[in-house]
Order: sequence, then C-alpha cells, then structure tokens
Amino acid sequence: MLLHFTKMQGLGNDFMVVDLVTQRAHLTDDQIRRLADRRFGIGFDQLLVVEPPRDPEMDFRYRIYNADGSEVENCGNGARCFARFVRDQRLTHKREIHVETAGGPLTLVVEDDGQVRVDMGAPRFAPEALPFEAAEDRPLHPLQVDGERLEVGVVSMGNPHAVLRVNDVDTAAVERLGPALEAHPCFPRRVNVGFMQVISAHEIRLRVYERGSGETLACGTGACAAVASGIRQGLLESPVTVHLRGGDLRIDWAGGDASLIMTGPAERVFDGRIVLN
Ligand SMILES: N[C@@H](CCC[C@H](N)C(=O)O)C(=O)O
Repeated sequence: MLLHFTKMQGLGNDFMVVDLVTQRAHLTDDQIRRLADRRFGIGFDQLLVVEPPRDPEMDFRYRIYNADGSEVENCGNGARCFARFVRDQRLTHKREIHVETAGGPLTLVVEDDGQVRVDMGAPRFAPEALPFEAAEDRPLHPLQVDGERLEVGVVSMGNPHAVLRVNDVDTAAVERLGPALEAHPCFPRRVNVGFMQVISAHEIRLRVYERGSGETLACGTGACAAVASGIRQGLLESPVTVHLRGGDLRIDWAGGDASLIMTGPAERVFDGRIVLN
C-alpha cells in the first residue's frame, strides 16, 4: 500500500509524521525499524502518528514510536511538530490543540511567530512513576554504572528520564554511559539519559541519549526533565534556556504541581509517499 507522510524536525530531532485520520494503515514494529533506518529507509528518531481521538473532549490522539519500534508515552519536540502538522494539513484550524498521548493529555498552542508552546504537565519524581527501583524519593539517587558511582535525578515527564550533572557536555561520556544507563536494571522500562551542564541559574547545556533511538540533537521531554531536576536540586530558577545540539528551548516551571511549559520551533522538511511492504 502507498502511505503519504511528512518529514519534520524540531531542533534536529527528526520525525516521520503519518496522518491516520484520512489514511488507513497499520505499521508493525519491524516496518517502523526499517523506515527509521537512515540508509535503507526514510530515517528518523521517532515516528508520529495522528489518529482520531478516543476521548470526545480531545482533538486528536498522538502516538509516538522510537526508531527501534517501541511505542512510548511522550515526545516534546514531536508535540510541537504534531501541532504544526495538523494545522498545515488542515486537519484543524485551532491554535490551541488538545491531544491524548499514552502519557496523558497535552495542550499545544501555535503562536503568531510559528513557535509552539506546549503544556507538558507536571514532572513526577516518585521512583514508581518511571519506574525506578529505589527505596525513597530524593533529589539525587546513587547508582553504580559501568564501574562508576553516579548520582542521578529521576523524573517522569510521562516518559522516564535520568539526569546526570556533568562539567562539560562536549567531553561527557555520552556514548558509554548513555546505553549503560538506558539498560540499567534499576529502570525496568529503560530510561532516557540527560547529561546536563549548568551555565547559570537560567541557562544549561544538555545532551540526551534517548531510549530506543540513541543520542538525538534535541529532546523536549529531556529538557523539561533536566530543568525540573535542576530546580528541585536548587541549581536552577525558572525560566531556563536549554541549549541542545540542535538549538534552544525555553522551559518555564513554577514548581510543585504546576505544568512545565516548553516553547520552541517546529519545521516541515518535505512531504513524501512510500510503498509499505
Ligand atoms: N525526542 C523526544 C522523546 C522521544 C521518546 C523517548 N525516546 C522515550 O523513549 O521516552 C522528545 O523530544 O521528548
């Protein structure tokens, strides 16, 4: 069958976006892995699927799959691309869009300048929210990883994140510690791993080794998790500018049960169609 898709990117975190409101298709894990391949397929960090909502209060259902075919709960850069996509495709004219995700509802607002502001919900630090195996909820947890004793913050943004403070993201051991932490037995559903360099109370640099996709140029939920963990540790104050390899995000958080607000760009790259086999 012939599938129409759009390639999009948010700060270099790239997506294949498929409209399953007007098309019918079912993609298997194996097909997703082949489409994600940067040499034999289209190439992307995540596949985003737009579906009709199951809840009548919502505008759409937004499903997210990593490059390894696993379905996940949330994707911040994807949410911004999703908002641009449904308006560009004329699936909605609304500027404020309510979507269901596997990690809970999200509200997306397309601003006049084309930037998208996303209410990402409140961070959850309780270990069982990720899940993470620990006896108590604390700002930093000691963890033995690849022969090293590390201290990590753990945060659920719908999806699980571990945040590690480093002196310099350019020299951080992302390729070694990223996969080791992602597969650490204390994270039974695996974890996304953020390497955070604090520049000032309002500015960090961040690299993220993503569960199921490897290091990406940017991760929206990772940026929210790093800021929430940094504020909780008393290292940061809202608003925080997060410098990622692909560009900058602004994150606002009033603390407690307040939602994290992420603001950043979303771009269409090209439209295409592919025969699914
Ligand atoms: N790139 C995303 C996060 C995508 C999902 C993540 N890899 C997971 O497995 O939870 C973002 O921008 O948030």
